[in-house]
Amino acid sequence: MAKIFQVSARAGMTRVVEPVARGLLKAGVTPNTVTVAGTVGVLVGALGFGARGHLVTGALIVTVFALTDLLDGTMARMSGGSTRFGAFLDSSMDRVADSAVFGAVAYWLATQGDYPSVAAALLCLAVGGLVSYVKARAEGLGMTCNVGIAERTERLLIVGVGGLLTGLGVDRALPIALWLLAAVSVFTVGQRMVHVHRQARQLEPGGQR
Ligand SMILES: CCCCCCCC/C=C\CCCCCCCC(=O)OC[C@H](COP(=O)(O)OP(=O)(O)OC[C@H]1O[C@@H](n2ccc(N)nc2=O)[C@H](O)[C@@H]1O)OC(=O)CCCCCCC/C=C\CCCCCCCC
Ligand SMILES: O=P([O-])([O-])O[C@@H]1[C@@H](O)[C@H](O)[C@@H](O)[C@H](O)[C@@H]1O
Ligand SMILES: [Mg+2]
Ligand SMILES: [Mg+2]
Repeated sequence: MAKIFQVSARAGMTRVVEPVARGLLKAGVTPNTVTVAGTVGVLVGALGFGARGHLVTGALIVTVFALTDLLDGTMARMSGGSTRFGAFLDSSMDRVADSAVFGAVAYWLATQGDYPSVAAALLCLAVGGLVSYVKARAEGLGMTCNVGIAERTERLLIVGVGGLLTGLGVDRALPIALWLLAAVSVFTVGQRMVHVHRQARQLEPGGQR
């Protein structure tokens, strides 16, 4: 379900992203520059606006710059220049951006005295990082881990919708979104563990351990 959403959303975005990618390449901009600039933009939106309680502006800025995560890979593929360092930089910068988003949300909730929701935001930060780590570790060991109901796009959408609604006056939307996200993130870690366990058993000499 999450995969179907991502694949169709990506296909829809392609029409917008490809002409922008072509223009940037023509202007001599590299995919790595876009990766870093997109992360700086997310930091500004999250820390400069979201953390200070400007949730709607923060969410909009974060959305625009988070979407450059589609642009960098598209540029790399178009120019035939996908690189190992680019892939490493892309994933590493995603962790920086995610930390800024959830750190900003936790900070703002702390300024409001809503400590249970601060705990939820910190849980999302920690478990979201674990979701990505499990995949990166599995891939580093030569396996695949392309599964789970709450991959990065879904995680950002859930916190984004919660932040946007709370910014528009629906007070409990962000806390509810955070607890929901913490739950689906834990579930995703479980899905990935099971998936990797199955593959690892097949790969061990003699199989089935
Ligand atoms: C405003 C509040 C939100 C409410 C409404 C939300 C509206 C949002 C509008 C549209 C959302 C549409 C969703 C988009 C779906 C995209 C689906 C998808 O496929 O996503 C995957 C992408 C890309 O991931 P990845 O980086 O893995 O792929 P790449 O194509 O880049 O390929 C990687 C390979 O490319 C090579 N490479 C890469 C870089 C490089 N420099 N060199 C290279 O060689 C290399 O081979 C790599 O391996 O993921 C995304 O696009 C992320 C999507 C983020 C979705 C944003 C939605 C955000 C919503 C809200 C966030 C707000 C939070 C604010 C919180 C409150 C305030 C603090
Ligand atoms: O693992 P996850 O966070 O759900 O999803 C994401 C991967 O699908 C993506 O390829 C990578 O660039 C991101 O950094 C992130 O790891
Ligand atoms: Mg990317
Ligand atoms: Mg990425």
